[in-house]
Amino acid sequence: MKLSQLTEGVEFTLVQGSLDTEITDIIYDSRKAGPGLLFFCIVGTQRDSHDFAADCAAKGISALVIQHDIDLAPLAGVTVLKVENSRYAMALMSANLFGNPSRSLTMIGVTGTKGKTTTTHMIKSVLEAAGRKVGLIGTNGVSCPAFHRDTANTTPESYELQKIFREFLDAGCDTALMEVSSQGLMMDRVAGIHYNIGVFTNLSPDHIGPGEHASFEEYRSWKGQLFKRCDVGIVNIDDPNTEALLEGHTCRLVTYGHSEGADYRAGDYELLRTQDFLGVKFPVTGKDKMEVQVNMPGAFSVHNALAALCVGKELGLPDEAIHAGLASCVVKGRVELVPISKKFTILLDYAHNEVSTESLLTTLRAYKPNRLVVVFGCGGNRSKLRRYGMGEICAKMADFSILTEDNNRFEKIEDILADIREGMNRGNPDAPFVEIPDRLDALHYAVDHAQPGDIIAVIGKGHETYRDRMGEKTPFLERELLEEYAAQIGLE
Ligand SMILES: CC(=O)N[C@H]1[C@@H](OP(=O)(O)OP(=O)(O)OC[C@H]2O[C@@H](n3ccc(=O)[nH]c3=O)[C@H](O)[C@@H]2O)O[C@H](CO)[C@@H](O)[C@@H]1O[C@H](C)C(=O)N[C@@H](C)C(=O)N[C@H](CCC(=O)O)C(=O)O
Ligand SMILES: Nc1ncnc2c1ncn2[C@@H]1O[C@H](COP(=O)(O)OP(=O)(O)OP(=O)(O)O)[C@@H](O)[C@H]1O
Repeated sequence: MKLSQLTEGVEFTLVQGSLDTEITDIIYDSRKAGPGLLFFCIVGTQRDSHDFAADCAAKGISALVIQHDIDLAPLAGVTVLKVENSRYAMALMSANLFGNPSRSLTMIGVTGTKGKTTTTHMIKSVLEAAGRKVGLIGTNGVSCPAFHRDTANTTPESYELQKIFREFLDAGCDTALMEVSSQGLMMDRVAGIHYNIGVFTNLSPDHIGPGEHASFEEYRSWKGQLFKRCDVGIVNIDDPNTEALLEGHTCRLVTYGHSEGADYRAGDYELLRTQDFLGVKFPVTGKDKMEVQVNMPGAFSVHNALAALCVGKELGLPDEAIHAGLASCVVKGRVELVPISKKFTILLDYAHNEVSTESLLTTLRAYKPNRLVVVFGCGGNRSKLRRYGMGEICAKMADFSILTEDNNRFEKIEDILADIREGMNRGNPDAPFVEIPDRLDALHYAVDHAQPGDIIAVIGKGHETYRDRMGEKTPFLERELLEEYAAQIGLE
């Protein structure tokens, strides 16, 4: 494709070279440089890849996009364009490269601090029950009827995203359903995409720190950007931040929640528990009257299910599909039961911060277990606030805690555990707990010491398939490890 076609709709200055330059692909990592390619120089959080421009030229790159001036002397024969923001330009030019695939798909974006993954899976389940072909992008990877693969980011870089949309279309999908993170919005990964439907789950402090967001207000305002890029905004009316987040929105709003005035309003929910099953049932009033059953537990499942129900309604799907989708949705690592014993319930959940831990433990407590036991750790090289917060919540809310590793990355486990202990001390200095640094030993301990009627929540890793120690990721599939251990000890 000629550079002139790639730049359609993009504001730029031609610094040198020609727009007739033929481009075969776009890259944003200089290590992949070669002839025929267009490299985007990006000012990142760690590196400024304008520093690699000369290296790319030496490897025969055909064109470069820059956002600030650089030394042109080593760039003879390379076409150079200057834009105001490389990441923004990369999003638009990637869309052009792949033929603007999002314009041919029903686009649904879900944002919020918690519930994005679960809600997207519920929406997918509803849409598929209605016969729609859905491509899904989020923390659990990219999937569609033709393939599944992992992603580095919840919301991938714009180039990857546009490529995925093209793959979805080629695989016969009619809908792209995706988690839209605040970083995805802030870093222009989703620039140029217009959504038919945007969904807001909830908001609480998270992702605030170096390289992420400067403040809660900034975080909130980025999430709110989705509602300036969609036709219909489906929003949680119960969240105290909804009004501020929607400031300047341009979409039509549909509200859901427990509050009076919600377009789709949930009444009191009933907890459902059988062996290997935790769920909820609740009535819906407002724009419609329905009785809904969801095969995921607790208060937050009511909100997530309501959001999925609203999407189904907005797309005009039949009620049968909404019922069937919500009753059969399973999300890997999100309140995922591992049925290894008739005596107790053990489940995996991705809760890895204070808010989701509190929300999960509140939910599980409502099922009145004999004891509520939690197995958890916290990631290394990530916000320390999570350690204090999770420690505090578990000390206050669990009957017993088993402290262990999460992804240590480059930090010492003893240091992470010490921070968690400090948090536990703040929450309840008398809270009973043990420390078992090796997570596999911790899982075995939890099973060995389980009492009849216990609910054991193994949290933090959810769907992850590895543990990261010193940057080395080794396989760690909690579901399989628990099943293997149960078989090994002949658990009934
Ligand atoms: C802080 C952050 O968001 N960083 C993201 C960002 O990287 P960056 O800007 O820091 O990149 P950098 O290391 O400074 O490098 C700048 C540029 O130099 C290039 N480079 C670098 C080295 C080299 O030799 N040659 C070269 O060309 C890099 O390819 C890059 O284009 O752009 C990268 C490419 O898109 C992302 O993968 C990366 O996500 C990192 C891994 C990350 O952890 N991000 C988190 C904070 C995040 O985005 N999370 C959200 C959601 C979480 C949730 O709520 O679920 C997400 O959407 O994943
Ligand atoms: N609506 C909700 N409100 C609060 N907590 C929730 C909600 N939905 C799910 N959770 C809890 O938060 C955890 C994370 O949920 P989920 O993965 O769906 O959210 P997410 O927004 O994708 O999170 P993350 O950004 O951390 O990947 C769940 O395992 C559950 O414990």
